[in-house]
Amino acid sequence: MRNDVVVGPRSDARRSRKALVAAAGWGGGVEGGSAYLPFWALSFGSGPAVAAAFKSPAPAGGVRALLCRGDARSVTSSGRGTGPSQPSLAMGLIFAKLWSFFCDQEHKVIIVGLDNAGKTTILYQFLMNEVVHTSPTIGSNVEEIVVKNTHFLMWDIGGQESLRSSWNTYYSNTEFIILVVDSIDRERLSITKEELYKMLAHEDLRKAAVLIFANKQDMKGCMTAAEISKYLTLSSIKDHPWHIQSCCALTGEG
Ligand SMILES: Nc1nc2c(ncn2[C@@H]2O[C@H](COP(=O)(O)OP(=O)(O)OP(=O)(O)O)[C@@H](O)[C@H]2O)c(=O)[nH]1
Ligand SMILES: [Mg+2]
Repeated sequence: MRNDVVVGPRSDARRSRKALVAAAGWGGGVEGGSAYLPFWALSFGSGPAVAAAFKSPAPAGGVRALLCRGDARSVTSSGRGTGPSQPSLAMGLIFAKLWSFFCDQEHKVIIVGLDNAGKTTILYQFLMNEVVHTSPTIGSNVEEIVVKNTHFLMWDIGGQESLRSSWNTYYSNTEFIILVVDSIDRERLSITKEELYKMLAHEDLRKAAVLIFANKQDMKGCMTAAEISKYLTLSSIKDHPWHIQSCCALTGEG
């Protein structure tokens, strides 16, 4: 276990680092499968852009995305002032526009769950393949992940009771909800359930897909993903794509 990064507490949301990471380092997977399968792209069928972004995760993806942005801008500026009568330049401009459009896509992800569930640990495991020392998140952490040309803005929101009433301030434009469950915390699963259904009923999240992480699978006596799924009555959720995945944030498994 590497413990050289310390995270939180943070008093406010801020973009602390522009991380370029490979999804291959930490993605959910098809259970029993050996290939890393990017969690939301495959689980939710959330559209070709997202699916394509995750299909062949590679470290170069994020870097390429940034290069791609730079290219788009330079093509655009070199065409400026030349007028549309030159077909090759006009085509260049159109191409640049399309290029930058696809490069600039950003998808908002919120990571929610009760305090101590492992949200911050998961976020940084995903970003850096590392286990970080955490303390309870006050407010939120936000990180950007770029995979190929697709940007994911990941909001890790503090889960303490006093903070839960403000979760809804993060909901607008959210496309993906990651709900992290502490699989050993049987006593509070009912609270998680309550929070889940409250979220799903929220207008701003009506189109959001949900990924549930049954975290802390390394703990003896933990609930399985199937148990959690049953308790949360996930099969009754018809109006949101959802997927449950068991994982262990400490090892990055799952
Ligand atoms: N055994 C075990 N411990 C974990 C795992 N994931 C996280 N933890 C530990 O659980 C504790 C809480 O983790 P955090 O990531 O800070 O939890 P959080 O959900 O962000 O909590 P809040 O910020 O208070 O909402 C830390 O001590 C982590 O090291 C896991 O998979 N297994
Ligand atoms: Mg946290």
